[in-house]
Amino acid sequence: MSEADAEPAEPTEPTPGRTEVWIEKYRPQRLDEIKGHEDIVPRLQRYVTQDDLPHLMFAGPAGTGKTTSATAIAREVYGDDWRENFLELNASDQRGIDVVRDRIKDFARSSFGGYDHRIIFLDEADALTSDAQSALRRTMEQFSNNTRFILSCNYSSQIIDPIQSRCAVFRFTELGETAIEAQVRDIADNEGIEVTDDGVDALVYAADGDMRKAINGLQAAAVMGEVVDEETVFAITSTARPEEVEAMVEHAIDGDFTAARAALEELLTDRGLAGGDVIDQLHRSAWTFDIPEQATVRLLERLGEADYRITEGANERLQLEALLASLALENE
Ligand SMILES: Nc1ncnc2c1ncn2[C@@H]1O[C@H](COP(=O)(O)OP(=O)(O)OP(=O)(O)O)[C@@H](O)[C@H]1O
Repeated sequence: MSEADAEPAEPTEPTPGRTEVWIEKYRPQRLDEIKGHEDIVPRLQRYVTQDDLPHLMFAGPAGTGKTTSATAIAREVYGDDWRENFLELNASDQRGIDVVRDRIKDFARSSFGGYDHRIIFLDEADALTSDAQSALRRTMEQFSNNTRFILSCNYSSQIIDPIQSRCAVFRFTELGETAIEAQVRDIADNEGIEVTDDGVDALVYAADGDMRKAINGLQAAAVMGEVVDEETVFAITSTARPEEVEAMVEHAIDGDFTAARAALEELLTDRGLAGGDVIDQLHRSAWTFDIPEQATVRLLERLGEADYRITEGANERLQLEALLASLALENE
């Protein structure tokens, strides 16, 4: 293999404008098109059919369908008029909560199409300070006769109780393998792309419950060649194969620090993973490694420490090497 061949593939983001971005092209338009969330979707459908929408809060990780569910509700309630009756705002708007509140007020005061309520979707509501949330709560009350709020956040615990108690809270979990596989296969069929079974598995693994990641991975991999297989997916998504991560840990546990360090080097340099990605993958796969339970427990303990230190700004490579070193030392 020439040196140029050994270069890791640059992750390619689909370019909006040139080709349609598949996460938008295939965003479900109706609630019944949403994959997974079998516990949530029927309850949302009931609100729509009974024409009785409360304020809602969608809490959960990125790319799991919170925004999609909100827009699907709006499409079902307002049909073709949905855009005029649905205001999407980002709570972390750099210009501050006052701008957000002014936009809410303007929208709530106007009316379109004679509907009883209009929907305000507030993304990243957990980015608001407690004071800003208190102000938001008052705004919600002020306009509750003609607006319904859908708040989206990663962690509902970051939202003050008076807002939570005014909302029906829905917890969106990471999407399961079946949901992601189904969507990936649907899109591939529709685009006429051949995806191997190991390619689908790799997309599911790399996505880690995030449908946006899976679809972007598929689109980026499809640009690379005729067939989307495991190799392309791992390269394009900067994801290590689970076996590679496991081998690194096994070297350390066997006391072969040099081999473990070389494996880490390969992940960081050749595969292009960030230190945080290595930690995430180790954490995700630790229980599937074929190593003694005691070793898994120690690994998890050290991962927690390394993760904390990296979050606090410590050097990623040093923390990962220290983690491997401490596992290797146990063997002495
Ligand atoms: N459950 C799902 N079924 C089908 N497609 C989905 C689902 N969840 C997400 N998607 C796809 O992923 C894209 C991103 O999802 P969405 O915008 O709803 O994520 P989100 O949960 O609001 O994330 P964030 O917290 O980052 O805003 C959608 O455009 C859609 O194509």
